[in-house]
Amino acid sequence: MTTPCRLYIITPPSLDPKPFAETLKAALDAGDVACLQLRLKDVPEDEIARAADVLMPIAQSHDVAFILNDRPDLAAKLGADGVHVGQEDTPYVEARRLVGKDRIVGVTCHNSRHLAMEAGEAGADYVAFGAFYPTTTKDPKTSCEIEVLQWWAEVMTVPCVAIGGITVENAPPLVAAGADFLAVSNGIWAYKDGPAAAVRAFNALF
Ligand SMILES: Cc1ncc(COP(=O)(O)OP(=O)(O)O)c(N)n1
Ligand SMILES: Cc1ncsc1CCOP(=O)(O)O
Ligand SMILES: [Mg+2]
Repeated sequence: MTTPCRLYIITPPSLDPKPFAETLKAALDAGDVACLQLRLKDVPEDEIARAADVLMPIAQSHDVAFILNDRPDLAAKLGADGVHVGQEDTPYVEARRLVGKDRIVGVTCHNSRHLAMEAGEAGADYVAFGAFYPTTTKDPKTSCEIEVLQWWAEVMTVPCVAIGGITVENAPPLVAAGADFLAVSNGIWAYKDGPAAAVRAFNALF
């Protein structure tokens, strides 16, 4: 039996925690969300910690796993539910050592079946493929064909995340191909009817 695809929300690239908390609450109240990733690039650790202090309790009180981007050390220190690491970040084995066996560790695998098999065999909780569509949130290193998701879903049991430029409008082929999670930033925060409506619309697709 296949499990339905779920939403993995990534925070906007910059945010002011207090006002953003209200937007986040409304979004998480609107429907099922599996994970929230705090992704603040090139900001000091204390700013990440301040944002986590405000946003993590909101995620966790909605049963949404709070994932920190890039920083396994800080994920463990702050009590996050997990960490996401890329190929140029802390390697998986070291990230796992830092966060322990009970936290989630996800790994960017770009468009590479090989990287994904390596990460899955090493013990990653999920592998992330992308970018599937053009995005302004990041200059992605690779673009990924939807067939990779289909192949992964047929052959592997480790969950896969699709990322990159995903919107309510372009998501259906990714869902049909077997993505376990859709990781979405701009497609949530810039949705025409607002983030809560985006969460409802994504859930309606699943
Ligand atoms: C769920 C998810 N997938 C991929 C990424 C990208 O990680 P990375 O390649 O390390 O790039 P940055 O996000 O750190 O710029 C992600 N963050 N989350
Ligand atoms: C972090 C990341 N990694 C590959 S694409 C991307 C950006 C995701 O954000 P958006 O959903 O706005 O394209
Ligand atoms: Mg990274």
